[in-house]
Amino acid sequence: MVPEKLPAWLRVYTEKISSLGVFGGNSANHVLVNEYKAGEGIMPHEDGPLYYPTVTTISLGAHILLDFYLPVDQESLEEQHQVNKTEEQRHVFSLLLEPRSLLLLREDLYTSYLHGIRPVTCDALSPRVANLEHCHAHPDHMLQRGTRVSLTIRYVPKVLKTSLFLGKGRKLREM
Ligand SMILES: O=C(O)CCC(=O)C(=O)O
Ligand SMILES: [Fe+2]
Repeated sequence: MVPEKLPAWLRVYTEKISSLGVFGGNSANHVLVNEYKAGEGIMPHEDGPLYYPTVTTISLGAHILLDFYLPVDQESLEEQHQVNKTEEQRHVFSLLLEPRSLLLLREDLYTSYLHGIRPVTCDALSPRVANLEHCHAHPDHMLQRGTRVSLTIRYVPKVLKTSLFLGKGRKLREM
């Protein structure tokens, strides 16, 4: 990763989150801005070793359900007779990410589960939403999705010491 100064408006948030000590005393140096329109999602995945052990996400605009899944290989080790489970069968629980909320993804959530967002326009809440008691939504609610912007804020320990320029006037950019 090539380091570049974060814009001032983002530094407000990266510094605030870093001051909580969630990056082990380091300051966040990587921000991914994603926009999801209603009906858009992201496939179940793990964030991998680059950002280990902590990923933080600010949700803005609209809510979303972040779904957690058992990875296929772990499941097949535990239950060798059921190697062909569907994604739905591997779904373990979800978290309701409300607008203006901060998610800290670490420990088991980082290492033992995949996370993803279903590409739907409406979320039915259920007891599988593990943080409902801390949210404003009622368990029986159907929540219509709107446009959500997420700021995924992380600390990447390994960055290049110098900036890299690609051709005339074109700079490889990481926020
Ligand atoms: O937008 C989100 O809340 C999740 C994004 C995500 O999982 C990722 O970029 O790795
Ligand atoms: Fe992710």
